[in-house]
Amino acid sequence: MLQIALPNKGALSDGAVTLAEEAGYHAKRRGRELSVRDADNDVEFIFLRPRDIATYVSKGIVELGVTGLDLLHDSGADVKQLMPLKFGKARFCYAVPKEGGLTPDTFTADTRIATSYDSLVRQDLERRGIDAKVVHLDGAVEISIQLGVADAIADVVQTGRTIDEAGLTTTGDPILNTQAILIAQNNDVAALEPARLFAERIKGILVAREHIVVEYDLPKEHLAKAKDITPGIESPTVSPLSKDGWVAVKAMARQGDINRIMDELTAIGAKGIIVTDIRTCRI
Ligand SMILES: Nc1ncnc2c1ncn2[C@@H]1O[C@H](COP(=O)(O)OP(=O)(O)OP(=O)(O)O)[C@@H](O)[C@H]1O
Ligand SMILES: O=P(O)(O)OC[C@H]1O[C@H](OP(=O)(O)OP(=O)(O)O)[C@H](O)[C@@H]1O
Ligand SMILES: [Mg+2]
Repeated sequence: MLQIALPNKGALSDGAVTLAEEAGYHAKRRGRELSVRDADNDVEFIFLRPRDIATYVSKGIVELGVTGLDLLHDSGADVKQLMPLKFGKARFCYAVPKEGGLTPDTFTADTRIATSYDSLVRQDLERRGIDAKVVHLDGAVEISIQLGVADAIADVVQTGRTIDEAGLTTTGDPILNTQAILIAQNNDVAALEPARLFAERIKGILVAREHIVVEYDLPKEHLAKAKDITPGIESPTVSPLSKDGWVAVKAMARQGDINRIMDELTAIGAKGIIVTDIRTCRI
């Protein structure tokens, strides 16, 4: 039975379960179960600390896993990154007191940087050629400066509310733009039929989330312009209408483009424009 590790708690937990459920798997826990079996799909979901998932996958103890890109880099585990999952997006940044003007360029060997991601930060400092001190903390990193144990922090910033409340601001470029990611031990494992199928179904959900279907009626003479506005994936479906000189057009488009597309279609005389969500798809 294919074993897939999902985060048991934290920022990535709900998103991972929702994605698996939308892809047709039974992954929802009723309580605090350590694993959930989906006998219909011959898959078992194992709920692990997100920080440990890359290690389990790299050792082949579980075939696939969902973790954060930042946690993966921090773990140093050697795994195959199958696909970014487009949730759990955040920046991993240095932050410093708002007053003080400290930047990564002014970090010195005496600068103390508090973080839960020691290895990720050490790698970044090495890249920058800075020999600063890394202070390991398990969490609540933002308060460490006020408490006198650090001069700067490196942590996950999403809305920025936590650092703002702590009187901090980000400094320098983000160390990493992170998001949830699907990983496998290596290509051989990723190619196993149940693993390949899981990845393909997840991909279908991710593509569906980012696309819509747009349908409209159009005077035939404007079809060339319409194809430029809604090129679809291969090309749009064009069907005859019973009204002479008119066609019906149907195409997939990116979710974020839809208002611009409707404006442009209206401008070339399209009528009855309908936009629908896609539940899942293969393209
Ligand atoms: N707003 C957020 N806060 C924290 N982590 C986030 C956020 N958004 C996304 N993430 C991602 O979630 C993962 C961290 O998950 P989680 O918070 O469960 O771990 P943790 O902080 O190490 O554990 P704990 O909950 O015990 O503090 C990282 O990949 C991180 O980038
Ligand atoms: O930019 P924001 O939207 O405010 O989110 C980022 C904050 O959320 C996380 O903390 P978490 O709740 O996981 O607590 P922790 O520090 O104990 O990990 C993270 O470590 C930051 O502190
Ligand atoms: Mg946390």
